[in-house]
Amino acid sequence: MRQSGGTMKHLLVICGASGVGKTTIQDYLVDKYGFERVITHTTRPQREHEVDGCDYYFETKNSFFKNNYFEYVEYDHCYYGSSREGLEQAWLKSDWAVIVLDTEGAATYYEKLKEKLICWYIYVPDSAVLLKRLERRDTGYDAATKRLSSKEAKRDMNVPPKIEHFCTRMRNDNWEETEENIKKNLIKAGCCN
Ligand SMILES: Nc1nc2c(ncn2[C@@H]2O[C@H](COP(=O)(O)OP(=O)(O)O)[C@@H](O)[C@H]2O)c(=O)[nH]1
Ligand SMILES: Nc1ncnc2c1ncn2[C@@H]1O[C@H](COP(=O)(O)OP(=O)(O)O)[C@@H](O)[C@H]1O
Repeated sequence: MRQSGGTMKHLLVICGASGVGKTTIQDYLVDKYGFERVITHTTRPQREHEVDGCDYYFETKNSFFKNNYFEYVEYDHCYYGSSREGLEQAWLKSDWAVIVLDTEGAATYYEKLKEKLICWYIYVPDSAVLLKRLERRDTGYDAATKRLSSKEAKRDMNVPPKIEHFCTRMRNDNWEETEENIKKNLIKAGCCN
């Protein structure tokens, strides 16, 4: 893939419901295609496997609002926000940056970045499969169902009309097919041959 050096910068936004595989796909883009991640800020409690400054900048309600945000949202009673500085830092390292956002954030970024933005909406067609994944990740049925019960999580279970015209839908329930689709869509976006 093309590294930083004068070509147009791009931001790939990955959005979709909880547990569809947004973070997994982001990690794959970093490892396999040299994308640079934009790390965002949140007041959500840190999960056991997560590392502060790597998965998120974990904030208190107090510290969260001391940062300067490009955009921020409330999602399931917690705040999430991303800074312009985070994006600029990622673009210093690679022409291709990647960020995981809710669909509201995806719409905001589209308004600001237009042709620099590529947006993938990830989905898993079978909700039972999604629930099973979350049970494994969030340990238990109660935590998993709770994760999917907020109004924002329900909203993001389908492509909201305001992002429909600029996002590419990508199914993620068979990893080999996902790898193929990632490659196909990156070629289409001009990221690799
Ligand atoms: N708008 C916006 N959304 C964010 C940001 N950071 C994370 N998100 C989104 O917030 C939602 C909740 O994220 P997270 O708690 O990690 O939950 P998960 O989707 O269950 O893994 C997801 O849709 C993320 O894509 C941000 O800076 N801005
Ligand atoms: N194609 C796939 N097939 C099976 N499990 C997957 C697939 N993609 C991701 N997962 C698993 O699903 C769970 C949720 O993925 P994650 O990337 O954390 O989702 P999100 O960031 O969208 O909440 C993780 O345990 C991950 O390993």
